[in-house]
Amino acid sequence: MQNITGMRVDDASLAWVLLGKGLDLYQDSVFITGGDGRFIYVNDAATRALGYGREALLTMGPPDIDPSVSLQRCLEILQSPQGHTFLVDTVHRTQGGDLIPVQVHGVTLQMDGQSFAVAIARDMSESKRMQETLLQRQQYWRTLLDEFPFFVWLKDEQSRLLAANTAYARVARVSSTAELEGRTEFEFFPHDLAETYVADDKAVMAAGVAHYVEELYVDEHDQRRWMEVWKSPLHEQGKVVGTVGYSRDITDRKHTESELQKALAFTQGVIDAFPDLLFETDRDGRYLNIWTHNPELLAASRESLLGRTLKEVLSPESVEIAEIAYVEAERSGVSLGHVISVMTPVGLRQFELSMSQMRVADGARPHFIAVSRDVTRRLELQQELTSREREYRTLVENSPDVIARFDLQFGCRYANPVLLQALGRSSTGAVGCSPLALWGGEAGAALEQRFAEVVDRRESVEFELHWSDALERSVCSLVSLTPEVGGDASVSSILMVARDISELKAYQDKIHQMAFYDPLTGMPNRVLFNDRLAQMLKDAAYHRHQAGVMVVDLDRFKQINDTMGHATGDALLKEVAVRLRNSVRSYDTVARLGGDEFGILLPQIRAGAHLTRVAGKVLAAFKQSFWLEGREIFISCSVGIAVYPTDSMVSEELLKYADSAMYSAKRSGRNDFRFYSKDLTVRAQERLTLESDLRHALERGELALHYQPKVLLGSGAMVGCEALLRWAHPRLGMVPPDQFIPVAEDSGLINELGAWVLRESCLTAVVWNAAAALPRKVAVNLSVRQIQVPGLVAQVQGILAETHCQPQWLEFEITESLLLDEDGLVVNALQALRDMGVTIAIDDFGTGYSALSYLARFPIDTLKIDRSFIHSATTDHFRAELVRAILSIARCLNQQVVAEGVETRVQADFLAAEGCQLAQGYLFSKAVPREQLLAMSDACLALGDMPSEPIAT
Ligand SMILES: Nc1nc2c(ncn2[C@@H]2O[C@H](COP(=O)(O)O[C@H]3[C@@H](O)[C@H](n4cnc5c(=O)[nH]c(N)nc54)O[C@@H]3COP(=O)(O)O)[C@@H](O)[C@H]2O)c(=O)[nH]1
Repeated sequence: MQNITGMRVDDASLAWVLLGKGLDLYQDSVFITGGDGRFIYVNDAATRALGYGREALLTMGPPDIDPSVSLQRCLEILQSPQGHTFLVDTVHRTQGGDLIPVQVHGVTLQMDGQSFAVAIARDMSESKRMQETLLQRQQYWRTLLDEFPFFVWLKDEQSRLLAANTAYARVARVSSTAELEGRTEFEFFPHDLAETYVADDKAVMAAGVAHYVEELYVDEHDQRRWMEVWKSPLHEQGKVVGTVGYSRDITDRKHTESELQKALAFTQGVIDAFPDLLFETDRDGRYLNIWTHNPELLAASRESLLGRTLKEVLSPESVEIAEIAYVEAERSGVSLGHVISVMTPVGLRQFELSMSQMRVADGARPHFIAVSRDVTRRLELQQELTSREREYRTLVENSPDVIARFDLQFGCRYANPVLLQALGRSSTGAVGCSPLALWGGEAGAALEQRFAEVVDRRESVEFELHWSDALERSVCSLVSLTPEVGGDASVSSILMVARDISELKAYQDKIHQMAFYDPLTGMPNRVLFNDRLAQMLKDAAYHRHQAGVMVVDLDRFKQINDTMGHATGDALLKEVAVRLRNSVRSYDTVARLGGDEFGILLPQIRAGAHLTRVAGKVLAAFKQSFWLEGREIFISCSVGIAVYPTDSMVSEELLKYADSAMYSAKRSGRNDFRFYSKDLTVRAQERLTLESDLRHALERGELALHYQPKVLLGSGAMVGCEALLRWAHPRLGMVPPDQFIPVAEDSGLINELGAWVLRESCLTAVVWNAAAALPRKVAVNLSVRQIQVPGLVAQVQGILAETHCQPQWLEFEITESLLLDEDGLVVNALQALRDMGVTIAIDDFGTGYSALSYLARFPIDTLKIDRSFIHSATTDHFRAELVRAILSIARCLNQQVVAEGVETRVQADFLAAEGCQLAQGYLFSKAVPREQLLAMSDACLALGDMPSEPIAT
């Protein structure tokens, strides 16, 4: 038998005994299994562990104690070659049926053809228990860490993750914590954040102490959030081998902190900006805290107030009011609106007290926050406002104007007494009523429409309102509606102010009528005519129409006016206006431009020629006589026409052209119409030039007086002469007086010229009479315009005196029409001249509308029979009879007669035969210069030398 004990003993049995004893001391169970699969040896530890006696165990084999081993498997192991070792973790079943975890370490032996297996089974119960406990602990920790809301991790020196919890895995977006191991945070987080983390790790490891930081991280929703991080160095055997850290999300906290910070800053800001006094007191009124930026409003310094009570500081009245505030604040949490008086360093001030109760802590006595607002000024203003309000109310209620206020539903909120009275309402009777209800009808509807406009546009409006008051009187009011804007900038009401302008309106209408209408005829006047003319031209330009302008002037109206009086003249003008109006269409304008001049505007004419028909109608309107004051009057008119745009497109020009055309019609014999032609303008220009030249003619010495002798028909002796003006124009040559005297009359130059003529004539008369036996008269023509100017008599007196001319050497020739003056101006002037000794002759007698009665009334010395009578008296029986009649009248009135324009011997004979003493005409002499007159003054202009045929002029 092979020595299996390895001992140096000769006796194998002894060896086994020794070995057995030795193995009995062994703590682990030892089993030696024989080739048949049964134990041939077990030690004490095996019997203890399994609870079997040794004998019982030696009848058993491994399958009996190890449920995982079959006999076959056991035999297979036994058949293994010598030295085959095995290690197996299994369980052994004890006699009591318990299973004991064991680790079996064995070896096979082959000796003497026999197989053996030696197995040492170590009871692993304790080890297992410890391991399980450890595992369990580990599990606890794991669970704890995983459930931990913080991020927890371990990192090595290179900041590689050794371990981390689930929370960490979640933000790192890995499915298990195992995936984190060995990886760096660069793999899970943005680079900038990972860099910060690693830098922190290094700092912690270098410092060797724990570290707290606040860092950003990115959560699973990709949101950057704040975390607070604690990091500590990880030690192993006294060496720093990494870091351990945990962190938690503090975003919400940080947000809350920030909000809190903001809230605190806001609160501080509010307190800083708070203009009022802010107090914290207890229920006894003890000042616990005071905030203010206006310490001068405190009853005393802040420091001295703190700790004292209201009672110690304020007046008893104010304390009493404060006490009421405390009670209210206690009852309802807040008290508002009480006013207390406090004596401050800046005087007695009024404060509005607002108080709220503040719970400081459970069970503790409440504190109170009091806000004291200085309302001294406001109360003063309120008082001022109240008194102003009273003043305004007095004004409004006593205002002569209507003042009312309406709400946005147009209901009346207030109406002053004027309106109430006008509407016949009581103050309560108007409130709530709409304009329609108050004013009624069209006025009410118009007002409501305007109200709506005011509210919509938020703009004031002003308009005239016609309505009837409670007494049914027509009222015109100038209404002003103003939107009143409330605190929220929206329209809150409508203010109505209305002034009764009925009288003003009537006055305005009258003024308008006066300004634009002729008071006599009621027709538009020149102003309105011009306005309508301008409007007509605008319309015509827009519609590309032609339009006509007519000027109608009555022929010889002045004579009618003068002979029949102004009242008749006025009546005639009125009647003329009616006829003119009836001659044109309703939309044509007929206006009185002044005196006897009318204007007609004819819009929308198809052709200028159509105006011919209109002008014809106008002329035809005068065909029928006018019956005025029982007298039949015949009058015609002259019409001038200008056409837009043919003649001009300018209103002033058109009127001027129509006027020129009218004058052209007059010049052509009157009772006719003329269209404007460029020719007329040329003539008008010439006339203007003539007027301008005439102004300088006197000073340039271009004017001269010629004298035409008047002779005694019997002897041919020269007894007088007529001064006739001559103008030697430097360019035009001799301009006849017929052309320039009317210009001088129109321009007023006649007065200047007349004075010159008179002076010259007087000088001639003085020289002419110097050696004369009988007085020789120089006759001077006096135009209407000269007599109409006041001061003529004085002027004549002055010139007579100045030239030493005797009045009896001077005669004035006037035309018949002058005698028609009814004002007495002319007759007075003539009488004054006559009284002076100057004689008066009627020129061109027989051509005018002579009213013979005037001959007796006026101071007339001489009648000059117009040359037209003389010219045909010898051939026309009727004319001859007229001459005889004039001579007869003159004899009756003791007046001299001068025959004008005697050109033939036959005429002179006829006149002489009929008893005419004096004559003037080319038969005797043309008008000659003064020197010539003086030279021939003593000669008798012999009748025998006179030609029997008319002399060419
Ligand atoms: N207010 C003033 N009027 C004046 C003055 N000087 C002239 N006149 C008026 O101008 C009118 C034209 O005058 P005149 O061209 O000088 O013609 C006069 C005579 O030359 C002309 N005449 C005289 N005899 C004859 C004649 O036989 N045949 C004929 N064909 N003509 C003749 O008659 C004019 C004088 O007329 P009257 O004045 O009616 O006596 C003329 O009306 C003047 O009044 C002035 O200084 N102031």
